[in-house]
Amino acid sequence: MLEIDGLTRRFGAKTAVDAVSLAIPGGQMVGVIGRSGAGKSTLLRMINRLGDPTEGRIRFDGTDITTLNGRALRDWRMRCAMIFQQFNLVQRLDVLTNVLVGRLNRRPMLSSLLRLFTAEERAMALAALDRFDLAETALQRADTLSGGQQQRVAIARAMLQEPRIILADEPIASLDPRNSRIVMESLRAVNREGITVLVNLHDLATAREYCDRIVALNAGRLVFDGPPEELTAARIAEVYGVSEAEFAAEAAAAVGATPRPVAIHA
Ligand SMILES: Nc1ncnc2c1ncn2[C@@H]1O[C@H](COP(=O)(O)OP(=O)(O)OP(=O)(O)O)[C@@H](O)[C@H]1O
Repeated sequence: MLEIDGLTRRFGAKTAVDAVSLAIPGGQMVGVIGRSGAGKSTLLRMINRLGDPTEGRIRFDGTDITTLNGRALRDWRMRCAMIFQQFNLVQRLDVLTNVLVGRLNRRPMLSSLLRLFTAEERAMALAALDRFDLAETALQRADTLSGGQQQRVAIARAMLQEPRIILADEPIASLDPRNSRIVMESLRAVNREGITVLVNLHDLATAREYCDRIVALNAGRLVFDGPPEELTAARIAEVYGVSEAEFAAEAAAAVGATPRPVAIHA
């Protein structure tokens, strides 16, 4: 269980995340939506401790995440894998090595530095690639892969961390619809193994289709938290003051994506 309690992050006078509280049971797939600047990335980054809260607490299975440091913080970051819009692979390294990077924090310092991996780790990495239909790309440089393939490599790398949670920040914003579907299906598949997934999405239709629960932020505040079917067009208009089509167009523009046609849910 991930418990977020009164979480607040200020940047100067700006409150990016404003007293957000959420309890996320293990194994849930949660979509986080909101307009540009709503605080979605800031929220995800605090869970991974890439940013520290100004106020509030994050607990995971009872452990206070907000006060971790040193080895315990590194362990938490292993358990809480991140996926980014731009994939964040090491472009000049081969795909297999990129996936093995997911093991680095688990290795003694010297073998990490030398990138010495065991046969077992290599087998794990190959199995992860195979699972996402990428085994034949293992020895190619990462920069020879399409965006959709690179994002699946990033998911395979995350899986090598043996995470309890995957935090995905706009994972499909740079992908075409076909690759978006493949990547969301991959995230859903790992979620079904019991890994909690929190995914920031600009596209409401995708959030509705793949997530068990949708959390909506507006100006840092939690304005909706419920099952997808309750986030109707009327509810969007109520919490954001714009139509769903306007919300979709604006959110897509913010991440440089093409808006998907809006299916109307009255
Ligand atoms: N390091 C920072 N310094 C100053 N302000 C920041 C910083 N990071 C975020 N902000 C501000 O906090 C607010 C929330 O930003 P955040 O990136 O979390 O929003 P978001 O919902 O992810 O939107 P987007 O999809 O546009 O990134 C914005 O007003 C942003 O300008």
